[in-house]
Amino acid sequence: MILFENVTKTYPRTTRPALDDVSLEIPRGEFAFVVGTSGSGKSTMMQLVMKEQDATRGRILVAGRELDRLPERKVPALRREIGCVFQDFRLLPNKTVFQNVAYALQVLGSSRARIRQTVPETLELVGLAGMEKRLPHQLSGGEQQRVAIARAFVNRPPVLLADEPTGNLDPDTSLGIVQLLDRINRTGTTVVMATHDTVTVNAMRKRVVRLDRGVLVSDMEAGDYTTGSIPRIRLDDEPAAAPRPMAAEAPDVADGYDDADPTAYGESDLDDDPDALPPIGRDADEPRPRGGIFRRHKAVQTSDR
Ligand SMILES: Nc1ncnc2c1ncn2[C@@H]1O[C@H](COP(=O)(O)OP(=O)(O)OP(=O)(O)O)[C@@H](O)[C@H]1O
Repeated sequence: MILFENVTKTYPRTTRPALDDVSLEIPRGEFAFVVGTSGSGKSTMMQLVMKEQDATRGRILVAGRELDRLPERKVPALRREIGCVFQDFRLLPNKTVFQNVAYALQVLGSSRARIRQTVPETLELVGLAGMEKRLPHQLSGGEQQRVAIARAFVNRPPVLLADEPTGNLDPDTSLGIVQLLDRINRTGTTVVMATHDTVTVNAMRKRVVRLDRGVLVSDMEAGDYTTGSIPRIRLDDEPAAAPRPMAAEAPDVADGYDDADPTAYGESDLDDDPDALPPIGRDADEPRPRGGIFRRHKAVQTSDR
């Protein structure tokens, strides 16, 4: 799903690479934390996956696309397959919860019926049923982040990137947000979360990739947020899991939101239509399919960084 091969990123007018010869595979359906101190390269890694930045050297594959060969006109299609969540929520302040989430489908050209079905379904998934008509300032930070997650997930992207999504939240709220990302992961979406949040990383026991000054210094399945020496692992050659269908193809559209009427897509004026998205898959309480993902890793050496 996401593959970095010897990726180096050096920003213009800097001497030290932000990412230095990083090789990493995040298989389809995995949940991975990317941890490291400020400036270690976490956001750079996310931006490379989104093709908001280009690698200086190395090869990056995302959802079957080789990014250094991806023409500019195909970047919007790549980004439709990647939901993004940020520390600062980035909600549209004058739009309701429903409208914020609906916009993500609107820019993809979804029908009103599809929006009417999928938005409430997604708001229910993130725990915001009944809050559709509120504005962002009428929500807590944790609720605002849930709206942002609903917006990122409403078109069921195969990949969800979360860059410090709990950075503005208290510990209990943070744990709820990460548990929500875990629930989304259990529907089959690959989740990558960059974070400083020791408590939530340690609570989740997921894969933990650690960067130190741009270098990938450790990679642990069911890991914790540690600053000491920890086992470093690499992937073996086991075949990848069966492919998961991509998000429905839609016409290329500009990134971000358009400036259409903010009152559009009130629930009353949406018609029934058979092209609704499929229902959300497995529930959080159901067991996670094994599929060999974690078996694809093995410890090979100990990092001394
Ligand atoms: N646009 C840019 N131009 C030049 N240098 C940059 C740019 N973006 C990031 N850097 C540098 O690259 C390095 C990695 O930054 P990055 O933002 O990826 O780290 P991070 O781990 O996400 O940090 P934080 O946790 O503080 O967000 C830092 O030294 C930073 O100063």
